[in-house]
Amino acid sequence: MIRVENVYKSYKRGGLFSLERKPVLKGVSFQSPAGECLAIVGESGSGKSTLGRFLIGIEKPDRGTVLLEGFDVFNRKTRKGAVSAVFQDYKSSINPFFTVEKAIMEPLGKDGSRQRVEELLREVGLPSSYRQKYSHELSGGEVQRVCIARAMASHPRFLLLDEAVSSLDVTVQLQILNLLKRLKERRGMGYVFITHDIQAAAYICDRIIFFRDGRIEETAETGQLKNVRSDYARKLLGVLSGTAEAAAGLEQA
Ligand SMILES: Nc1ncnc2c1ncn2[C@@H]1O[C@H](COP(=O)(O)OP(=O)(O)OP(=O)(O)O)[C@@H](O)[C@H]1O
Repeated sequence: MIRVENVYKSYKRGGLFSLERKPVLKGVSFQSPAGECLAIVGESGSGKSTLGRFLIGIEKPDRGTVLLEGFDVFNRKTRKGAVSAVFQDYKSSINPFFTVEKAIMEPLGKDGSRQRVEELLREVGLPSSYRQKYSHELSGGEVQRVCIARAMASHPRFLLLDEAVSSLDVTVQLQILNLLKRLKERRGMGYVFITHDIQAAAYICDRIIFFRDGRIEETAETGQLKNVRSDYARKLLGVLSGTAEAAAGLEQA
């Protein structure tokens, strides 16, 4: 269970001597039970990635807390091995001088073994011969699979996916979304899936948070998307799916 309680954040705006601050998160609270796939969808600049960094404890909010199983995720002991993340910029998230094997073993430390790497590669649909390859020898979709394998290596209880499929082409996106769906079913692991792509969110997630200007505008179960009330959620659904009928059809995806 991940619980976000009344989180606020502002960043300094303007030059070196400016005292002006821009509020980015304005009192965000929600919880996600273990094993849930929760999407955070919203316009660019609405604060999704900032919230994501708090969820994995790499940055601290000005106010409020993020708790994983009741413990503060900003505490290194809480998050060690328990939280993992995959980001959009997959090309730079693997050290170019590392083989696939070394990249996957990195978070495992002494517990890493060739057998474990092979198991993880199999789970993400890559042949074991890929162990010896370097990231520049792989396609974008393959590198993202390696990133997912690495993120899962420590058996995390919680995985953050921040625009993790956005820069892949549509067919590869679908393959990765199907992989995430399978892994969720097999491992019962929870995700937070940050995206501006409502179709992708509806395809793999149980619930969607519509995020706007540092606040939660509305939350909806994926099966209830046609009943969203706010204009903002309707706009996001409408803009991306074209017609109201298509928006309603998303729930069957
Ligand atoms: N470390 C930082 N220092 C200063 N400003 C920041 C910092 N991180 C984020 N911001 C600002 O906070 C706002 C929200 O950014 P954030 O990346 O969280 O939004 P987002 O919803 O993820 O956007 P996108 O979909 O474009 O990635 C932006 O105006 C951004 O410039």
